[in-house]
Amino acid sequence: MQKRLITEQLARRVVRPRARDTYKGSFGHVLVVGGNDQYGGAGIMSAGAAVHAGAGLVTLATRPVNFTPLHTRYPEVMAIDYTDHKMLAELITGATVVVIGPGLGTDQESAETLEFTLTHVTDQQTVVIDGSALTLLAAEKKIEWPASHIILTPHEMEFARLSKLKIAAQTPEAIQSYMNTLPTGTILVHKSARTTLYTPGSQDYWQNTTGNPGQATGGTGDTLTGIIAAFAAQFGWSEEAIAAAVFTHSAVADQLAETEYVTLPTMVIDHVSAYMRQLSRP
Ligand SMILES: NC(=O)C1=CN([C@@H]2O[C@H](COP(=O)(O)OP(=O)(O)OC[C@H]3O[C@@H](n4cnc5c(N)ncnc54)[C@H](O)[C@@H]3O)[C@@H](O)[C@H]2O)[C@@H](O)CC1
Ligand SMILES: Nc1ncnc2c1ncn2[C@@H]1O[C@H](COP(=O)(O)OP(=O)(O)O)[C@@H](O)[C@H]1O
Ligand SMILES: [Mg+2]
Repeated sequence: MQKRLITEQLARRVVRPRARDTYKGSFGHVLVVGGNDQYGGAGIMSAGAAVHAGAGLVTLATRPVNFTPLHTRYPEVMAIDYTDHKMLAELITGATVVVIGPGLGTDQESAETLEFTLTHVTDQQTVVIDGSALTLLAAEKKIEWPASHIILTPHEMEFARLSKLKIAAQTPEAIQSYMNTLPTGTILVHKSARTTLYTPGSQDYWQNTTGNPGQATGGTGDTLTGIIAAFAAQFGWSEEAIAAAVFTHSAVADQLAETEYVTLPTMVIDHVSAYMRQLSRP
């Protein structure tokens, strides 16, 4: 396996200045499905990150208990109840990118929401599968993978559940062998202290060059899903766009780490737009 590095130069190729003749519809609609009663913050951080990283429209499908905190923190985000399947189906149809899993939980209602979402997305859409959704997919054999562009964002334990590879056995070669069993339109973001990206059938993998231990705090991965979704919604589904999102998320944290001991997910959300502005400058 050949290792390639995800650099600022790559991120600059993706994050270009916005064209003047545009409107919110030009930058995609991100739908985040997540946040149960226990993990509402995960859905809120994912949706908030998508707004701050430039998605044109963002909706959070969540439990109603999360509506008020969501709107207090991020009034730009629209909200629906994910148990209302009529509304959920409509929102899925209109979405450019669907994120499923941050804070979704793993009970019966979570599994039904996951199955409903994955059966309603089309092959034109991008689906980011994270957190609880990965744990459910690993456990519930009857849930089928959608025929969409798929981005999987497991941490090492979630990847172990999915691939049955113990953490110590997750070498680039072993991860690639697992990836070769997945459909072609899949990108794996294997998260750890040094996050790496894989695609089926590839001879090389990408390693991120940003990131620091200040990011080791709950919600950092939830936030990453929103940034990835916003990049896919604005810049299109490509390995380069997803790599740029992974780079940007941790580059913002690295800048914050110059003065902060922990780089909280909400701090990263607050600073991601300014960092993207820097990237887009000639
Ligand atoms: N504020 C919130 O609402 C939060 C909600 N969260 C949600 O909580 C649900 C459960 O996710 P968790 O990841 O906490 O729980 P999991 O049980 O899925 O994974 C955590 C376990 O994995 C192990 N592990 C091994 N290597 C790891 C690595 N590199 N990174 C992370 N863990 C590793 C940990 O020791 C721990 O035992 C998800 O839906 C997630 O989105 C979490 O993101 C925490 C914050
Ligand atoms: N020591 C570290 N160095 C760099 N990045 C880290 C470190 N610890 C965690 N991260 C990053 O934080 C994120 C953690 O994701 P995850 O475990 O899914 O968080 P959560 O589910 O709590 O939001 C990943 O992007 C991972 O790369
Ligand atoms: Mg996570």
